[in-house]
Amino acid sequence: MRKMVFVTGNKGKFNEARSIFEAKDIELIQDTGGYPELQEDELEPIASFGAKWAAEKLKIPVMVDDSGLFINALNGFPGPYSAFVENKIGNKKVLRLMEDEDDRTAVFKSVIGYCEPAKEAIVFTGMVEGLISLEEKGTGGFGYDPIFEYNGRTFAEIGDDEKNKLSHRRRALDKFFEWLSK
Ligand SMILES: O=c1nc[nH]c2c1ncn2[C@H]1C[C@H](O)[C@@H](COP(=O)(O)OP(=O)(O)OP(=O)(O)O)O1
Ligand SMILES: [Mg+2]
Repeated sequence: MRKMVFVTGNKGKFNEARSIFEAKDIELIQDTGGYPELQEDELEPIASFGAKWAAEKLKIPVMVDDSGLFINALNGFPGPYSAFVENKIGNKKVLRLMEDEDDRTAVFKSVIGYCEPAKEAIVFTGMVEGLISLEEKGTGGFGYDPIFEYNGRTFAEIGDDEKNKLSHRRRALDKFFEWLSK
C-alpha cells in the first residue's frame, strides 16, 4: 500500500482525508509538526509555502491543507482567519455577526499543497457553496460544520460519508489524485 504524509494539527481534517485516501488504497500518516502559516488573503500561497517548508524540513514528500469558510455578507470573513476565529470566538458569535444578514451564502474552500524535497510545491483547490444556518445543527464533523448548510442540512448533520462525497476537501483531493495518477 502506498503512503502519504499529511502535515496538520487538525484531527477533523486528518480523519476526513484519511478515509478519502483509504478508498484510493493510500495510507495517510499524520505529522503534527506544523509549518509557518503566512499572513495572506488567499489560501493558495499559505498551502504552497507550508508544503515546501515541511518537505524541506522532513526531507520527504508531504501534503498540507489550508482551508477556510468565506462568508459573502461579511466580505469573505473569516476566510484565511478561519482557524483563529474558530478558536477565538466560535460558531455562536459568527452567527451573531450574521443575525441581520439576508445574504447567507458562503463558500468552504480547501487548498491542498503537495511538495517533494528540492521541487516546487503544487496546489489543488476545492470549493463548495452553501448557506450559513440560522442556528447550530448536528453533531458530526468539526469546526464550522454545524453552521454550514448544504441542500438544507448542515455538514454536521449529513455525516462523514456524505460530507466526504462532496466537500471542498474532497474536491481538492480529487484534483490531487488525478495529478498523482498522471
Ligand atoms: O471541512 C471543514 N469543516 C469545518 N470546519 C473546517 C473545515 N475545513 C476547515 N475548517 C475550519 C477549521 C479551521 O478553523 C479553519 C482552517 O484553518 P487551517 O489553518 O487550515 O487549519 P488548522 O489550523 O485547524 O489546522 P492545520 O493548519 O494544522 O492544518 O477552517
Ligand atoms: Mg492552521
